[in-house]
Amino acid sequence: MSLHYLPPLPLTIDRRRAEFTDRAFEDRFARHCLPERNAQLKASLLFSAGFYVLFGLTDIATLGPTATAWAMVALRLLVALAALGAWAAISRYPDSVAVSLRSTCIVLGIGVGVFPILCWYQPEAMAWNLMSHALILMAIYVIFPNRFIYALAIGIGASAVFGAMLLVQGGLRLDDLVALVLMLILGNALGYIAARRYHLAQREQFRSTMLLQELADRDPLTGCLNRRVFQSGLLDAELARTRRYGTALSVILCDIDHFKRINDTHGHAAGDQVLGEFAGLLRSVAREGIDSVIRYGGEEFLLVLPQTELAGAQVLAERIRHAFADSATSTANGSLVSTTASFGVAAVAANHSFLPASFEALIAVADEQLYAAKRGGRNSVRGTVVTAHGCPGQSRSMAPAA
Ligand SMILES: Nc1nc2c(ncn2[C@@H]2O[C@H](COP(=O)(O)OP(=O)(O)OP(=O)(O)O)[C@@H](O)[C@H]2O)c(=O)[nH]1
Repeated sequence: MSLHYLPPLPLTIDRRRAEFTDRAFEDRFARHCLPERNAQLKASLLFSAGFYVLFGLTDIATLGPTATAWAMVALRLLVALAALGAWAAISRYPDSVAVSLRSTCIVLGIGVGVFPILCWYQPEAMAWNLMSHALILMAIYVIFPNRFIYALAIGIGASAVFGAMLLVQGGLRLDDLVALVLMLILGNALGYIAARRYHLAQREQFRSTMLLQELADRDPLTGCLNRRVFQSGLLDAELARTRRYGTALSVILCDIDHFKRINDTHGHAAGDQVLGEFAGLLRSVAREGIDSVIRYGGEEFLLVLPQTELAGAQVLAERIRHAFADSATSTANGSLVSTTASFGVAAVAANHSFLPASFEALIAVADEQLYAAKRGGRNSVRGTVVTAHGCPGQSRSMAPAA
């Protein structure tokens, strides 16, 4: 067993891509930011749609009701419709990061594709077009929330298409051409700096928040969740899920036997080591992202096992009991410490007709089972299904190990 109790958070940021190096952690960050991101995006989309329609009116006003003017209006309406479509998609799937990102990229793609065509029809307005392109770059890099690398690709792509259009159109003097290239490079460079800084700052802030949360929620000695989890409402939410879907739920309350003796005989530091080893064992059997391991008291731990029936929880408790009884901790002072643990299991059956009123009530049942295991000689597992008639319901017990 390892003494590595606290799995480190994957906090490294790839500064070139301005994203967390770990894909799963980046996804977690993206999900965390999604509500705010979508609110910003929806505002940007509505603004863009309105803006494009308004400019369509100015096309008619300046060019008159010509075929060219109507063609330009049609193109602007296409962008506005794309923006409204994206707005509808985000409203319909507010929990999807993929929909949010794709919508951003599609609308920006259509917008920067249409823009050079509009400019093509107005060669005399080159200075205005260049200014509009600078504003579009600002929208791509800063206003529309996006992945940094996507914003970069769209920004550079938009400038390349715009520059190519002006070259094909011709009529540029050499000094115009130099100024144009410099402006396009400058626009993208400033956008790059601003967007990268923003993306990095957002992630650094998230990293600090996660680190603080980790420090607040985890017991530093064992790396398990601490009792703050009871205030977070997470466990009651688990119970509510069990109620809603009629699934099973089990908890195992475990306590190291005669732990005081270990402290008294081998010292407090050795006791700490045994605690760490036991916690490591519990965490190693827990299903990642499903089960929770909580340090409930001094040498008492709680395992929360969603979608697990009594039989499964008891088998797991037995497995832990055996593994712990068979292991020994080699302490810093050179001695080998070996001990056992007792387990109390309380379970809510699938399609249950009764649920305890609160998570604490479920733990109270497990506590009674643990007490029974201690009274019965320790190093054993006792369990019951929670029933309306209280505890013990269909009590089942396993004999203490010889
Ligand atoms: N080393 C260490 N000891 C702790 C820690 N927290 C609590 N303890 C000790 O754990 C011991 C618990 O003792 P008891 O409650 O009497 O339980 P026990 O000796 O395990 O006896 P049973 O549970 O009845 O088998 C106490 O001596 C506490 O001081 C800790 O973080 N580190």
